[in-house]
Amino acid sequence: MISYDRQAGGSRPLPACPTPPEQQLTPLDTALSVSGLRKSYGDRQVLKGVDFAVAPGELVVLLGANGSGKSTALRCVVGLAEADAGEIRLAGRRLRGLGGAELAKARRAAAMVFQQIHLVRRRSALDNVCAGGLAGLPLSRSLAPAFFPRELRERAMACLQRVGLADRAHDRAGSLSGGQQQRVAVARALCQGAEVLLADEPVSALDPAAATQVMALLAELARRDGLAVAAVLHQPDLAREHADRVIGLVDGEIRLSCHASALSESDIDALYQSEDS
Ligand SMILES: Nc1ncnc2c1ncn2[C@@H]1O[C@H](COP(=O)(O)OP(=O)(O)OP(=O)(O)O)[C@@H](O)[C@H]1O
Repeated sequence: MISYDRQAGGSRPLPACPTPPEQQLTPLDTALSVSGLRKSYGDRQVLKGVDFAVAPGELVVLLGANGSGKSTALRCVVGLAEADAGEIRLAGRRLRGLGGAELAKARRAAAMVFQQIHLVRRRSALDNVCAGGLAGLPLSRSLAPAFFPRELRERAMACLQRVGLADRAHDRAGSLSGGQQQRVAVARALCQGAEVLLADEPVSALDPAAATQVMALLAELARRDGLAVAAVLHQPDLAREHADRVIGLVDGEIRLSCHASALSESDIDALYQSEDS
C-alpha cells in the first residue's frame, strides 16, 4: 500500500477534473454540504473557499498533502474548528444562525472518528459505544454504566454487532487490537445516531489488513446503511478501492473531484508533489 505524506506548499495546478453532472449535488440531495468554507489561523489561510457535498449512501475520500486543509474542513463541520466564512448544512439543516442547544443538536447529525482512537481503555467496548448515545451528558456521567438505560445498551450492542464485534462487547477497550478499537469508535458514532460519518485518517495507525477491514466497513455503512461518509486518507490505493468519489485539496483549495475509479497516477502526483515542482 502506498502512503503519501508530504507537505504541500506551492500550487502546480492539477489537470482540470470537472465534477461529473451526477455529482453536482443540491443541498436537498445531500447529508452534508459545505460551501465557501474559509478558515485562517493567524495570517495563514488554511481553507480558501472550499465546496463539497456528500450524499447519503456514498463514501467520499479527501486526499491531499500534509497541511492542505483536509482535517480542518472536517473539523469545521463538527465544530472542533470554527469557520471564518461559508455555509455548512447537515441533514438538511443550515448550521449558520443556530446556537446553543439547537446547534449542538444539529451537529449531532455528524460524528467523527480519528486516527487517535480516544476510547476509554479501561471500560468495556459496550460502555464506550453507549457513551456515543449519551451526547450532552458530562463525560463522568456518560461513563457511569448506572446511567445507561437498557434501551441504550441494546442499541449499543446492535452497533457493535454492525461492526462485527458483538462477541467482544464486554472486553476492555484497551485489550482490543488497533483495528478493533477503530471499529468500536465507529460503533460509538453509529450509536450517536449520526447520518454523516467523518473519519480523519482512520487507518493511518493500522496495519494493511486492519486498514482494509476498516475501509470496507466505512464503504458498507455508506452503501448498505445509507450513511454519508467522508474520510481523510493518505493512501490513494485505499481511496480507489473503497471510495465512490475523491476530492483533492492543494493548499486550502479543491483542485480535484472525480470518481475514485478515475483517479490517475498523474492526479496523485500533482496532489502530492505540488511543492517540488
Ligand atoms: N489549531 C491550529 N492552530 C494553528 N494552525 C493550525 C491549527 N490546526 C491546523 N493548523 C494549520 O492548518 C494547516 C492545515 O492543517 P490540517 O490539519 O487541516 O491539514 P491536513 O491536510 O489535514 O494535514 P495532515 O495530512 O498533515 O493531517 C496546517 O498548516 C496546520 O499547521
